[in-house]
Amino acid sequence: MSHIELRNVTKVFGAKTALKNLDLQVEDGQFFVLLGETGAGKTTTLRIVAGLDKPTQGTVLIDGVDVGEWGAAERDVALVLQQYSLYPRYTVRENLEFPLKSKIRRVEPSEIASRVDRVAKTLRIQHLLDRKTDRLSGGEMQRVSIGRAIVRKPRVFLMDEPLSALDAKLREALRTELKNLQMELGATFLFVTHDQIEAMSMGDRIGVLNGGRLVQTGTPYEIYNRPQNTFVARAVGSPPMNLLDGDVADGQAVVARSGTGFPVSGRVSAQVNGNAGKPLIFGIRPEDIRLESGGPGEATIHDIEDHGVEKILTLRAGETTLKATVPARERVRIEEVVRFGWDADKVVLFDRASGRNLAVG
Ligand SMILES: Nc1ncnc2c1ncn2[C@@H]1O[C@H](COP(=O)(O)OP(=O)(O)OP(=O)(O)O)[C@@H](O)[C@H]1O
Repeated sequence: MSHIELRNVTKVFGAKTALKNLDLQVEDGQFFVLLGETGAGKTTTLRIVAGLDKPTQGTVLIDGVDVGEWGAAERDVALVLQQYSLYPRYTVRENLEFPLKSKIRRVEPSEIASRVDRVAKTLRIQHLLDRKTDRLSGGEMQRVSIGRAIVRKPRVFLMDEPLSALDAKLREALRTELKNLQMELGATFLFVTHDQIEAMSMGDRIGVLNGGRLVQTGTPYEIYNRPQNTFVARAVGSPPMNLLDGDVADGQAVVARSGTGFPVSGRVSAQVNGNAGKPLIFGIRPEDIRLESGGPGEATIHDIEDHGVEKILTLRAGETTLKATVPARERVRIEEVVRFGWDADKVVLFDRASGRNLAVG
């Protein structure tokens, strides 16, 4: 299929810089997810790749060719949006046929029929082919929208939060379907979302966008386990990584400061060479904290969320709050004082001034 590359792309709208020096590569057959909060620049990126907007500066290449002067139709990309863009008075079949009936494409009627049938089968909407699209459920409509994109066999699929209008169950089902579909087609997907679970579960690679800048690109594993800075550490994980103020003491060891009211004095065997005296942030994921008598931390249980398979505890010590995900079998109660510990190699250290991960440099 296709390869997408953005080189040093900046987009300015009046006084607002929506994208700043964006470098991005989506490999052939890759499911690339751009993750960012509202206003981060996700839609702007897609519109620039689709040819609906021009970058203020920078280059867009598809299969190594600069497509800056190409219109949207010439780029041969399909854009699937959160809102379904279907023709309501037409049947599902007519909606699927429509992109193939344009004069430019000149697809033979027999070819149209076979492509529509194949797509309907893939998306399991054969039984809906003769139904008007205004009589479909949200999930069915979104399947048809995706079908309209697939039927054209575009070079690239651009997806702008296509699942976010659906209810949680359907979203989960379509997540799996969409990922399977992409693998089956061997298609190149650039998918944008603000939903970290979508990003982690679907992406071969994730790009984390913050205020128009790409802060980190990596596999879901890298983004989760080796966040380059505190922004990325907070962007994935539910609850997100705990970030506590800490300091370097005794050369290699780090002591989380008790000055914030958290009586933690655990040593961390991470490399802190050259960082003695530097204010740090001590990052630990909720699932890496365990309750243990004699552990270095002490806190009061402020809240318990029972998720069936596990419990999420809110721990408080002084002014510091910490989340811990513990097995459901842990018997705990609110207001109880507990001791806890963690594996030293699970701790991520950040420079407090810049927010950068010290291990990443
Ligand atoms: N046509 C425009 N004119 C002016 N400002 C714009 C325009 N389009 C986008 N912006 C601004 O650029 C920034 C990025 O917008 P964009 O729509 O790309 O964000 P997003 O990450 O897709 O957000 P959301 O998740 O809310 O859709 C925002 O601050 C937005 O207000």
